[in-house]
Amino acid sequence: MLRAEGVVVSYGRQRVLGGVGIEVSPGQVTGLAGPSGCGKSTLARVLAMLLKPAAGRLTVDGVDVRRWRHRVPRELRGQVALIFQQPRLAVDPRFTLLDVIAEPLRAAHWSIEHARELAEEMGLTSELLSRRPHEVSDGQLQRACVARSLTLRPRYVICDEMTTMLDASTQAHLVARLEAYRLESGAGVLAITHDDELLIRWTGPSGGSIRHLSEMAPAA
Ligand SMILES: Nc1ncnc2c1ncn2[C@@H]1O[C@H](COP(=O)(O)OP(=O)(O)OP(=O)(O)O)[C@@H](O)[C@H]1O
Repeated sequence: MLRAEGVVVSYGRQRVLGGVGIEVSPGQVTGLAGPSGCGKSTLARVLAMLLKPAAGRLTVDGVDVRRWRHRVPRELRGQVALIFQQPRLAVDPRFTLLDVIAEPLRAAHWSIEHARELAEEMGLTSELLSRRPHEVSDGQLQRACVARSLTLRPRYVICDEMTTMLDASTQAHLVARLEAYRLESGAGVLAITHDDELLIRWTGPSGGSIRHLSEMAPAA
């Protein structure tokens, strides 16, 4: 279980999260909805251990992240993958698509062969893999980002508006790929989107629930 409790985050004087909690169960798709600006992406960054909350507790399969004050170990961070809304902001523009996908493998000293397999599953040809981000479409780049997020076989995958601004067929393909990964690995998925229909379709088959951030503890 990926569990956050009593999470408080402020940006300067603006309190964005005022003591909220959420649970993502292995093998299930949990949905997270809420109006623009209510703090969904902020909560996603806390869950992915990229942002330290002012207060609150985060546990990954029972391991309390507060054990590490300054730097969360790479192995633990690798348990939770975060796929961002805007792939162009999430990648190094100097990298080829193969480098983008292989980056976590190289950092972990794993063979990069797995990157090519994941790319193939995402429908990325070897010709596309040699291109840089400015030479591919948003959909092709997001496919590479989804492949990258799965390289280290995370226990949890957080999709933050992953398919916003992509066409319906790319959206369907990305969701189907993540569903295949969930079913094969037993990973838990947190789906964040404004698209209520997509949330219902995505969470339904796994029996997962949909949480509304605006209905959780109000920000002070
Ligand atoms: N790094 C930051 N510095 C200052 N304010 C920020 C920062 N990141 C987010 N905010 C503010 O915090 C609030 C919550 O932002 P967040 O992106 O978490 O909301 P959201 O629910 O994901 O929004 P959306 O649905 O539009 O993506 C917003 O008012 C935003 O302007």
